[in-house]
Amino acid sequence: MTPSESPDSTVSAAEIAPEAQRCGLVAIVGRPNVGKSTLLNALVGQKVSITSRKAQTTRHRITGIRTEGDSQYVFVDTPGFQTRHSNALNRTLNRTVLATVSDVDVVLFVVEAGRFGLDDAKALAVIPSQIPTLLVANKLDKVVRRAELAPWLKSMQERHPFAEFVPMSAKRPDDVKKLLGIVRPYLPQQPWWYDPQALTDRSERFLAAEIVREKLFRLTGDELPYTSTVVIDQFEEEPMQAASAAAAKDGAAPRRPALKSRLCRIAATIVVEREAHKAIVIGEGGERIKRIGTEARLELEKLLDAKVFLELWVKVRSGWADDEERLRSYGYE
Ligand SMILES: Nc1nc2c(ncn2[C@@H]2O[C@H](COP(=O)(O)OP(=O)(O)OP(=O)(O)O)[C@@H](O)[C@H]2O)c(=O)[nH]1
Repeated sequence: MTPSESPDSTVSAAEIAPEAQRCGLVAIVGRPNVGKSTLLNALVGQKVSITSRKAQTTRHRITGIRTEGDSQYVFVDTPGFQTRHSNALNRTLNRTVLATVSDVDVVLFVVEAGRFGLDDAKALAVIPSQIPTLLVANKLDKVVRRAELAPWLKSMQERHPFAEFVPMSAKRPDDVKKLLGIVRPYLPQQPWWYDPQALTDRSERFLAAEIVREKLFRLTGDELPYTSTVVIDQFEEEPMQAASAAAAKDGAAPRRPALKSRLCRIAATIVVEREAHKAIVIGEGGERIKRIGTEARLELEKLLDAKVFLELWVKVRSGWADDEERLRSYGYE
């Protein structure tokens, strides 16, 4: 869109001339639980990646997009780099991390401020030294002894040729804004790849699976192993004729209709490894699965701006995490 085609007169991101635009890929790397998903969501400004207290919830490569001023940041959230277990699932995850990291413009390597363990070292080892890497020392709000941070940062300097050091908290909006400014010069000058309004290039179907998975892990706590997953069996959209017609009649149609204008029918299967896990998901008298369904439906209605019918199933697939063929059929890269 050229400036003259702009629908309103305010200066918007869409009015930056293509030759003045910056655009690049930013990978977020770090061991599980350091706050990568929290950071991605804060950077993008909307929830696109699920967060949970349970480690290892981010399995897919998720892209979030933020267009700010002249710059378009295309974020790649990598799975928690798995080092503890070695099965087919983890091998697939580690391959995704390697593939993600080698073709980006800048890496945000996330650690907890003041801490660097073996898990962090293993995640750092996958970052090629020629790719500009910023050390994001996250969870600064949890550091009590700030004086000890300077020597720690110095020790980090010896571990990797980091381009910048950014002590911050992903939960503080000012810090997140500052980080965007620090990343900006690392984005090459080139026209944007995505519409500036775009938030994610993942389909609504994928986001639906992520939301069910988030509720599943939140509501089962530590009882359920991370090998459980969610598969979307059906995602069908229908316009809600009656709703639109009613809104048109009272004059609301040209703007946002008072009622949801579309309806999504979603059926999802929660795949677990054992009968015992199935019982955990279902809960006493079906209470837990009912709650997972209700919470997921409410969030999906907000996200999709639609009326949602959500049907949940639980299936036992013993050993699926060790079956590479089946992993591919579930959409893991
Ligand atoms: N106090 C504090 N907690 C944070 C901060 N950033 C993230 N957290 C918390 O740390 C926990 C883990 O955050 P996630 O964003 O899920 O971590 P992750 O690195 O994406 O984890 P995986 O998906 O397992 O790889 C959550 O409970 C977050 O709320 C921060 O800046 N300060």
